[in-house]
Amino acid sequence: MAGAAEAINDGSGELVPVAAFVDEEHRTRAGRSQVYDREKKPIRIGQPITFHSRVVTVSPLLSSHSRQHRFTPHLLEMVLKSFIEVHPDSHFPIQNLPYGVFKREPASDPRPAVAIGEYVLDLSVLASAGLFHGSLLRNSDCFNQVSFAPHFFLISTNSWNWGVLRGRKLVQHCKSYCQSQVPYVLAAEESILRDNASLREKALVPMNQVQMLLPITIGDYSDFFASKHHAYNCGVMFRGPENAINPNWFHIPIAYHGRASSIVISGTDIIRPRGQGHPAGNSLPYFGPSRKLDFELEMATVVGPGNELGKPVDVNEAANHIFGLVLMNDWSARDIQAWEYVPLGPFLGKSFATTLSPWIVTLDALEQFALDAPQQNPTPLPYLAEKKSQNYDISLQVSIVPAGQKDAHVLTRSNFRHLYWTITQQLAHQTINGCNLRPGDLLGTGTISGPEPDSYGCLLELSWNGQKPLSFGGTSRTFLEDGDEVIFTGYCKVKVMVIMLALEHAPGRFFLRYLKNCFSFRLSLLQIVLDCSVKLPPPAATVSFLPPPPPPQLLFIVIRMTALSLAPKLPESLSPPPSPLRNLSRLLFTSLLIPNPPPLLRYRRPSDLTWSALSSGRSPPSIRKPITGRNSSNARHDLRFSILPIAIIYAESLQILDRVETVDAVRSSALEKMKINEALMRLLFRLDAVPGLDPNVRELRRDVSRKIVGLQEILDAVSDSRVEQWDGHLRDWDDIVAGLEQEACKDVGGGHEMERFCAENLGFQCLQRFLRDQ
Ligand SMILES: O=C(O)/C=C/C(=O)CC(=O)CC(=O)O
Ligand SMILES: [Ca+2]
Ligand SMILES: [Mg+2]
Repeated sequence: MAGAAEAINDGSGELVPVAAFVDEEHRTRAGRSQVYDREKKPIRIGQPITFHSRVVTVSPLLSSHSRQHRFTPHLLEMVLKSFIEVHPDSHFPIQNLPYGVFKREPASDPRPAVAIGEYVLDLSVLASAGLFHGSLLRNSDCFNQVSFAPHFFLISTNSWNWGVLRGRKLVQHCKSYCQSQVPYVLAAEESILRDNASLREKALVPMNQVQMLLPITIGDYSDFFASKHHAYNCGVMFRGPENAINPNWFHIPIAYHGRASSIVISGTDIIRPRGQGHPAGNSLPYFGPSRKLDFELEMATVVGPGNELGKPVDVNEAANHIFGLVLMNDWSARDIQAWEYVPLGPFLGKSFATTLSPWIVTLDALEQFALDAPQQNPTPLPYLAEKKSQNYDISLQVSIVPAGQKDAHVLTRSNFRHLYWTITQQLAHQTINGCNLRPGDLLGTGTISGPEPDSYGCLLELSWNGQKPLSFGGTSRTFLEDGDEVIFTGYCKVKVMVIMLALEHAPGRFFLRYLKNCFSFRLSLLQIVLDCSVKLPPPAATVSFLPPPPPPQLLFIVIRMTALSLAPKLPESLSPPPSPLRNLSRLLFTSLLIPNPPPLLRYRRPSDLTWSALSSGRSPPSIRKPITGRNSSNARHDLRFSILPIAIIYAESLQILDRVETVDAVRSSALEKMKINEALMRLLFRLDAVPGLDPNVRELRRDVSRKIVGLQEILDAVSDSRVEQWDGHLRDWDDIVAGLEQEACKDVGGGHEMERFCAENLGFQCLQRFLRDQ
């Protein structure tokens, strides 16, 4: 500390050199109560030291007179050393002792722990050895619990006067026993664990020999949407730059309720979800494994003490309800999400999995990396207006090890500081309606994207919804592929320089003065790593009986028909009308559900099949009757190459005119009518191309073709009615369709039975409903 001698004396008083810390940006930081002499020996508060032949007492005034500097106890810990060898690049130096839950063996009980270097420190062993003091922890079995929820959060209700010690004070109290005593037992100077070989062996377990588990029991999980850059980018993609961010976004921390049951710990394989995606053109929706599997770079708040139902948390008190932060990947299937999310928000596109990092980093540990949150404009409503609005300087990055490769490639670098809505605003907003949060609840931040294209937090943005593939390591990606491994890393790094500060002793006052850098060293802090991988889903059991490969549309039919087959039996008098279309589906269903398809089932006229036959659960005789002279392999061939394509075409035709909106659009737009007409024509062409060697297949093809032609006529009828006038007034649509009913039914192809039924019972509108119901 040679620099100490070069203390600057500005002439206004005596200077006393002590130690403090600054980071790379030269913001001065110092310990609240700990100071050091020239030989780097700690000086206790109140201890007299000699400087320039004068005796000066280091007093607590040191902190109160230096408000322009940031004082946190954790900075002091930077100079703490542990007797455990910790590599300089370790994620877990003694300054960052995050909380996790581990298992020694697959069959052993989970235990709460802190991480130190390459070890986990079993807190239950320290507790059994009597190393935790104080009424709260000494007699508690909280370190034998399987998650931190009871340990840090619920202990209050069991053994502590919740009314006296509330909120953050309680958590701090609990943590102070760990935060102060755990570093203490791990400190180089402390012998209690260092010199007790058998205790050490029991308490310290090599990290590579343990299995990490979810550290908390998560009751509820919500996920916010708090990065402006992410909201803007999604908005531009979905709505264009003019309407990118909805006006409410600037007033409300937007969120959706997530699914807690599928939250998994880092390292758990993710199964690619199946689901529906947007239909292409006029076809059925896509159904199958997601083609747009994505990650979302997020962090999440772990709730500490909850709040009572009906009692919102004040935004300025919200930090008292936060225990710490974890990294979070809100896996997202963009195709499923895009098709389902209007109007109620994300559902199956996100609920299949969410991954957390194993270690909870406390807010206290992060405090030294706090910085001002972005300016909010417009000013939030009073319940969201914070006295001090802060984020944390946490560097975040996502790497990917592409399937079949070994090396990780960084895809994006972002930072927690980019959040527009702070985690305290998120928590206050979530409770403003009186909703209660419970210990261990999880509040995701939403994807944390930065302003630059290489700081976007998900592939949706990075590849601009698949339009700009990312190239790396000789491969490229728009979305994730099976076998890809995704690694999230979060870290706060500070280049610490110990500088000399002086206590300037002016009459009656002390001041801190910056003197000179004496030496610097690098210290990495709070590195937290999350890694997850995705893999192929196992084949779904429900479709194993289908002839390979099952076309997705067919799967859709099977699922619908399964539901139909489970419908309760209805008395004949209440039963739905006989439906040729439904019977057709039933025929296909019956054929396909049989593991070894029988000889091709005979198909007569749809009207041969009655609802009573269907609802009885037995196949009607006409579809049980095998076609004579054909063997089963021919039948399978027909099934795959003839009946299935016809069924798919038929199913697609049902989608074309099945919505009231479509009918309205046809009525008001000639272009819309043309588009639908073209779609129907395309189906007819496809139908024509289906081989019809078997007379039954030909008959089936003819029936479907009649139905499509019938749809064309309905289309004409719908659009013609737009201009038809009667007595100088536009005729009522209901009258028009009722009038058209009788005519159209004759040509729909349903045969005499359907014609009669429609005429007697339903009226022409039934066709819309009828098609919709199929
Ligand atoms: O802007 C929209 O309409 C929708 C955006 C999203 O749904 C983005 C998203 O996935 C939400 C999230 O970050 O979880
Ligand atoms: Ca999300
Ligand atoms: Mg999720």
